[in-house]
Parts: sequence; structure tokens; C-alpha cells
Amino acid sequence: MILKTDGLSKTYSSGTGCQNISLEIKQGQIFGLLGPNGAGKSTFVKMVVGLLSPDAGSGMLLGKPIGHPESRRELGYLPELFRFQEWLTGEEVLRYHAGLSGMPYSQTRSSGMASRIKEVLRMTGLNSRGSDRVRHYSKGMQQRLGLACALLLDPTFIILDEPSSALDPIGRYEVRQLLERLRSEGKTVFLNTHLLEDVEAVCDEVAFLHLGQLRAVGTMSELLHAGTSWEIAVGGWEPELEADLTADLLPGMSVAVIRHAADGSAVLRVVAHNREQIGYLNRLLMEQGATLYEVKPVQERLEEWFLSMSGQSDSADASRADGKGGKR
Ligand SMILES: Nc1ncnc2c1ncn2[C@@H]1O[C@H](COP(=O)(O)OP(=O)(O)OP(=O)(O)O)[C@@H](O)[C@H]1O
Repeated sequence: MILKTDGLSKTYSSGTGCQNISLEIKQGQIFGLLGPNGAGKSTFVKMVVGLLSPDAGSGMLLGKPIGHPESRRELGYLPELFRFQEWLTGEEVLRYHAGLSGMPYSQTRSSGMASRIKEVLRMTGLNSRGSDRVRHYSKGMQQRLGLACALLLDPTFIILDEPSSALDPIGRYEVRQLLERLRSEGKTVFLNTHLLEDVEAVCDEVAFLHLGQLRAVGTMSELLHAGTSWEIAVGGWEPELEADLTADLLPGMSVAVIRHAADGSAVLRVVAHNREQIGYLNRLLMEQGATLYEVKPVQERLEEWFLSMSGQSDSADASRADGKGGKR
């Protein structure tokens, strides 16, 4: 386990922050922490990297208690709000950051460090701009420089707080590719974000924070409850079958007609919690003289899930509180 937190809590004088956060991040995964603005994501990250002390709870990071200097040695961190010395060049900022890590001055000037600096500039798409002053960088380029700083000392665990917030779609795509490459090298990445497409594209596991509380943890497919909603193509369909089927369905199941053609073909949207319930529906259809041709699982869209988890659709919440990876 790279990171394990147990009930981490921080309450600001304003009464907000985050409470009782218990998470486990395994080696080699990209873990996404999602949540709306003000959910408490950065507060959690700051406790993990040792910038804030928790009011309660504990955590182990790379085998040491969080906040311990040893646990930070293997950590790369891109803060949400970054600001660099604008009079320095990108290369100078990186060398300065190497020095801040405790590296002797001579080593920060070594040829090994010069080539590592070139490498992280290349990895983050800044290879041709390393000798330009930061004041001439765009916001997106400064964010890339922050990413280069986080990667500079080849950390085992990389925590990125909104790494793509200033990037254009190409930049976001490049960062996603970089994260995948880091994972393939065995690194572990913790991604704090509200960019749903990033989470959907790269995260192995996701946690959802809302109003400082952990609401859900699981893989994308667990969280989106793949398998509870199905699209079913049938033949021999008659409009009155909808009411007949509905009357015989098991508790929690439902059927709605999406399309129906004059030749008796139809597509149904079915809520069923397992394949046995689909088998039961097949039997009902056969009893009514209809034929089941195709069954396709339908995945909920991440955006809809995000909205419902953020309290924008309470009725959707209530119907999805079951199973592993569900709401907490
Ligand atoms: N230093 C602080 N003092 C007082 N309140 C704070 C402080 N930092 C954050 N908060 C409050 O704590 C809550 C969580 O903030 P936090 O920055 O952790 O959320 P977040 O999920 O990272 O938000 P965003 O996605 O907007 O960056 C918010 O209500 C915020 O106003």
C-alpha cells in the first residue's frame, strides 16, 4: 500500500475542510479524487503531503506516518496554486527545486541533473522553452513546469492537485498520456481533479468527496453501477406488453420502451440488478410470445453520476445506494 489514511480530518475556523477520510491507494494505480468546488480535496491532499496537520485521524505514506520527512522523499507534488520565480528560467526553477529537496548545491549543477532537467522538460512538453524566463511562459506552460518539478527527482508516488486546470485540450491529452506512461513504469499517481474526462480516461479507482465527506470509492464501473441498466432488443412486441411485464417484475426491476416498430421489434431499457433477473425477464417475455434478441449493459454517464453525487439529483441518489463501490 502506498498510502493509507484512517479518519483524516481537518476543520478550519470557518467550520469547513474535510472529515473522517479513510482511503487506500495501491502501488501502480492512478487514483482520482473527485468532487465539486470546495469539497475538501485540496485539504485532504495538503494533510497527506504534510502541509496541514490533521485535527484527527492518521495516515501511512510509503511506510512512514504522513508528515514524516522520510515519507516525503519519494513524493512528487504539484500544488493546486503554483507560482514560480518569474525572473528565473524554467531550467533554473527546476535546479532551485532540486536544491530545496536537500540536494547539495554541487549536485544540482551536475551533468546528471542537467540531463534529468532536460528529460522532465521533454516529458512535460517544454523542451524548447527551458532557457526562457518564466515571465514569458503562458499559464499552461507554468503548469507544465510545475508538473516537471513534481517529476524531477523521479518520485515513487506523484500527487497532482488539478494538473490540467490551465491546459488546453491538447495539453490535457498529453498529461493523460504522461500519467499512463508513469503508471506503466510502476509509479503511483494521485490525481485531484474535477475534470471528468481525465478521470474516465485514466483512473483505475476513484473516490468522491462532497461537503468534506467521502461519499463513494471504487472503480469507474463500480461507481457507475454498470450492470444495473440494460438495453434489450426484442421481437414480437405489442404495446400492451409493457403493462403486463411491469405487473410481473421482481422488486427493483423496471421496463421502459425506448423504440417500437410496426414489425414488432422493440428496444427496452431495463433496470435489473443481475443476470438472473434478466433471465427472469426472458421467461416473462417468452410467456407473452415475445423473443429476446440482444442484451447490452448500459453504463451511466460520468457527468450524470457526478451531478447526482453532488446532490443535484437526489432521487437518482436514493436508487443507487447498493453494492460495493456505492455511496457511503
Ligand atoms: N485555509 C483555509 N481556511 C479556511 N477555510 C478553508 C481554507 N482552505 C480551504 N477552506 C475551506 O474548506 C473547504 C474545502 O476547501 P478545499 O480547497 O479543500 O476544496 P477543494 O475540493 O479542493 O475545492 P476546489 O475544487 O475548488 O479546489 C472549502 O469550503 C474552503 O472554503
